Amino acid sequence: MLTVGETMVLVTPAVAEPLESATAFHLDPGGAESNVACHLAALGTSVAWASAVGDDALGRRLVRQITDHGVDTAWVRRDAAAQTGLYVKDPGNGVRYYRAGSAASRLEPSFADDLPIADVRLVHVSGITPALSTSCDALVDAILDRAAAAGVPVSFDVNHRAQLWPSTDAAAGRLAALAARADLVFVGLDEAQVLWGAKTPDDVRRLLPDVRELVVKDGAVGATAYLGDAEGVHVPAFVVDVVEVVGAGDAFAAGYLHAMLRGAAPDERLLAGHERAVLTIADTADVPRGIR
Ligand SMILES: O=C(O)C(=O)C[C@H](O)[C@H](O)CO
Repeated sequence: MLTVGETMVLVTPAVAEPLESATAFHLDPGGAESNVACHLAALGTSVAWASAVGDDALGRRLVRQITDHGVDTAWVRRDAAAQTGLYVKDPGNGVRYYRAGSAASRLEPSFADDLPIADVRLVHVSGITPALSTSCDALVDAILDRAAAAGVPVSFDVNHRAQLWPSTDAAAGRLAALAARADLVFVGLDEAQVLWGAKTPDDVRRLLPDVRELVVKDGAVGATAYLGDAEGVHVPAFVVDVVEVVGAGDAFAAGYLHAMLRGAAPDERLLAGHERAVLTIADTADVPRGIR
């Protein structure tokens, strides 16, 4: 498998307490697509993550950390003219990005030419990349074009990050267009509501009728998978104590994709997604440190 997208250095208070008063911090990699890759590698699926980082200590650190998770980082570009992006978690108060002009945001469509798209079973991208810059927006199209030409399926996680878009309307149109081009789409019911006014998983199915495989996640309620013309299959989420949920969607996607690539039935795919997501919910890091 191949995942493509920006990863930043993630600063997290060592215990889940407000940033303003925290005294100890972790520096971990944080990026939706590399999060998916780290979980996939932990599960035993062979996976590469492609992106760009600054030719700086933080960039080298995060690439090493992702490599240590078992992910192939051979397609990560070092950009000497830009910095590695940064993002900070403030438990209870959301996240803050320091990523404008980052190395990854300077990736161009030609980057797709260098990627081993024709050699993998699945390419995974997300709706964060088109929001980073016009060149990254074009890069997503180039990846989809190359995958289509090679007959390689694409999985797309909508991952609506409102802070990165000029308006909800701009995000809604672009993310729907990209979802329509993918073979497998992950979307949260909350984001589908904000973007497209969907109120139920079936509403989302009606909005994206041509997507071959659609997975609608509804947080602590559960997730529903629609395959082809079949009715939706729903599997409830596990009841767990929540420490911090950022990264849970990526963990879910990895569990689901790992099961799908092994030919598991839809309910088993969803169960595998939930099993993976709970690992992240119980931890402040995007990808729990030391998971294997
Ligand atoms: O929000 C982003 O752009 C990130 O990639 C940071 C986090 O890792 C991501 O949101 C988790 O899904």
